[in-house]
Amino acid sequence: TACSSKYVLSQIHPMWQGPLAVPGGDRQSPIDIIQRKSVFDSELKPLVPDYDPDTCQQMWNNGYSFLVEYDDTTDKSTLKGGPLQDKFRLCQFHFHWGECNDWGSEHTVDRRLFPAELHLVHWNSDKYSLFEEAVMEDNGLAVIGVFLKVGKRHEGLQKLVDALPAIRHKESIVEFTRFDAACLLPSNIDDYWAYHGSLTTPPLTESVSWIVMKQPIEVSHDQLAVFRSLLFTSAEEEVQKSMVNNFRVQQPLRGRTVRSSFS
Ligand SMILES: NS(=O)(=O)c1ccc(NC(=O)CN2C(=O)C=CC2=O)cc1
Ligand SMILES: [Zn+2]
Repeated sequence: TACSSKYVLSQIHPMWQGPLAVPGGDRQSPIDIIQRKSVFDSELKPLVPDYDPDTCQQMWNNGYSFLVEYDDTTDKSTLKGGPLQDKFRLCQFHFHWGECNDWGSEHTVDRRLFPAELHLVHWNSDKYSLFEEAVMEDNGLAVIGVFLKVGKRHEGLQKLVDALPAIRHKESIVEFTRFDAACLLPSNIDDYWAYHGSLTTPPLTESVSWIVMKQPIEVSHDQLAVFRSLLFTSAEEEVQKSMVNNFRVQQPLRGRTVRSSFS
């Protein structure tokens, strides 16, 4: 397969041929994080995620990825600290992955690709009252990115993996409750990179404070294989397409500085 011959990434067609760059966009995501060019910032505080598993509601296949959605009508599952000035509410998390373990992440570190990347999506509830409002503002969203690498089985992830067959097709949804999103964070959440960027799928709005964790989490080969059993297509479509390579091509840094919380 393409994977075994270390294919040049440009041969891989990301999930959608949407706008590769947003006209006039000078803070697009994802990017390559060049460690030696990141700037240590001693003002960056520890991150304070405070997630209530009871706010977990459902899991669904939106035709790009699968999302685990949280009740974000109150400040029950929040994120503060780190580079953030305000309190942010968790609304959903999802993943991006490849057709094999050689690639799949959206961000890279010194060009190193990971087989997958988790995004925990939050919106600024101090300043806005709905995600849809916050998504249009430059301090509206905060997304925590966590790299996945192949290793030992992730016990917390297994509950989510077991529910995936129920949402194989686009638009399918299943009840998914009492899941503690914090179990997907690495043991060390004090070491991260922070930069201003955008959503990596439409509407690509430049409203995201990105917080990319240095320490990856480990998941098993078999757990990742179940991600690849999902489909981009709905049950009615005659040609079924595997949900793989659902990552965006990397975007120019345009003079942005990536800060690091560690020296
Ligand atoms: N990949 S990413 O940059 O973390 C990324 C993160 C988020 C979204 N979009 C949304 O969250 C869309 N959305 C709404 O507008 C309301 C609920 C919802 O899921 C797109 C991309
Ligand atoms: Zn994402």
